[in-house]
Amino acid sequence: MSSYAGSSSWKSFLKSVATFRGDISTLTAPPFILSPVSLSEFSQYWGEYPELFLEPGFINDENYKSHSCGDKDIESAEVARMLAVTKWFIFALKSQYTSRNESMGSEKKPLNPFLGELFVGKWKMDEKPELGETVLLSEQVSHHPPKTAFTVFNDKNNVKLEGYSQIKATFSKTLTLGVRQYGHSIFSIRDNESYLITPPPLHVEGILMASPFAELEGKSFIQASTGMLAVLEFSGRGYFSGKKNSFKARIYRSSKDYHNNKEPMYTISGQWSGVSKMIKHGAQEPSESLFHDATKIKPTYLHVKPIEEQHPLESRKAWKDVAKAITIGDYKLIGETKSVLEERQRNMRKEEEAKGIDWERRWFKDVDYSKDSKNGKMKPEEGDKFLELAALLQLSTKNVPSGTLKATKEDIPTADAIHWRFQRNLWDEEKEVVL
Ligand SMILES: CCC(=O)OC[C@H](C)CC[C@H]1O[C@H]2C[C@H]3[C@@H]4CC=C5C[C@@H](O)CC[C@]5(C)[C@H]4CC[C@]3(C)[C@H]2[C@@H]1C
Repeated sequence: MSSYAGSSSWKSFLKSVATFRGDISTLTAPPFILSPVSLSEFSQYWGEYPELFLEPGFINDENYKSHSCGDKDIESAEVARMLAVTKWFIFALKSQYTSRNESMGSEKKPLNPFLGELFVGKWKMDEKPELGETVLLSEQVSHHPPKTAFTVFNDKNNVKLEGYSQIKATFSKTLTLGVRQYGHSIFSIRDNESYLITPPPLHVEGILMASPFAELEGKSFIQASTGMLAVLEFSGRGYFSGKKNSFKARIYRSSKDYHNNKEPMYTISGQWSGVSKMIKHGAQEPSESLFHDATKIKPTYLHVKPIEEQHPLESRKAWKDVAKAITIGDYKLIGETKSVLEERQRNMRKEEEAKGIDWERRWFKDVDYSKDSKNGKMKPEEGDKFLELAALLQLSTKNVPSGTLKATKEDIPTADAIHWRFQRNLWDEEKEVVL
């Protein structure tokens, strides 16, 4: 129970939440629950374990037995890479959903990125030059509703992650915030193996006690171009094991095996924020081995250049005054500094409207995957990875909650199918923003 729980500002905030329906970014929360960090920075969580991010790219037919996650009879390099991608994903979950608790004591309300907001940086890994530099680019490609496009790439080893993220959130009667994620990402190793990743639903508990924390629920899929599929199921306290941050991951030889309820190759279970064990099925006697231990590897934090060297669109420069006001908890100053930024944004949108133009996205484009649309947007290229992997998984390609399978309740036939895609040439031609 946080000491703020009894404060009048928190009580009036809770009252405003109780009757609230709509875009949570418009809710004004008291200073102590506000984060000085923008949501555009959350893309960095995908890359905080660079060695795990790069490991799948180093696994080949010669060395895969030393990347077996404890399965001494592991059958192939493809299987070893599937396990390595799953392991990296689980570590990324820890960064994504527990970082604020670790750094600020509880989940906080992030700053709502403005259209065109950029957040860039790199993981340098100087002590291991063979890893090379891993780059993060994040761009707020939509403000209403908020959508963040991102890419994490390592040119030296030709490994990259490209995706985008959006949420829809609603408060329950018990003031738990239910969050559905939209969007997906694609992890690629060179140009011959890729993985479609869908983020899980979550909810934020503890708002009543003014000490909020995120808990995952539902499912995430990792569909490999090799055909293998990882299905991760999440639960909080009291479901699988009574422990928080619990999960069960089943690795199937194919999505057909999953859809037909066949036995998986492996079952991994434990806590995504702690330790998990792996059981191999099908052998004479199922063998159990340690799969991951999040306490054993520390995150590597992104290198972000000093604010004075940043471009005006870069998040920490643009939000500097607001972040300072939040840090000192000056409610009036927060309001004043926020409205300066919001006023500037409103004027820019008005000017664009007057000229009949749209804000030009910098490094990402919205690609329209629906068959018969005539809206002039880019269409997917021949051999588009998303279509190939979504077909393997039988995933809906529409703008529906992440992980919605085709022809299920949430696969709304009339929904759009527009997804944000990184355009590497636009980054290569970038003249102003540097890492
Ligand atoms: C708006 C009501 C309010 O202020 O409630 C106060 C509480 C702090 C709870 C609301 C905020 O909790 C934050 C947790 C955020 C998610 C954390 C991690 C991720 C993963 C990342 O890959 C994509 C973004 C996502 C889903 C964050 C989305 C925004 C969340 C839910 C914040 C809530 C506003």
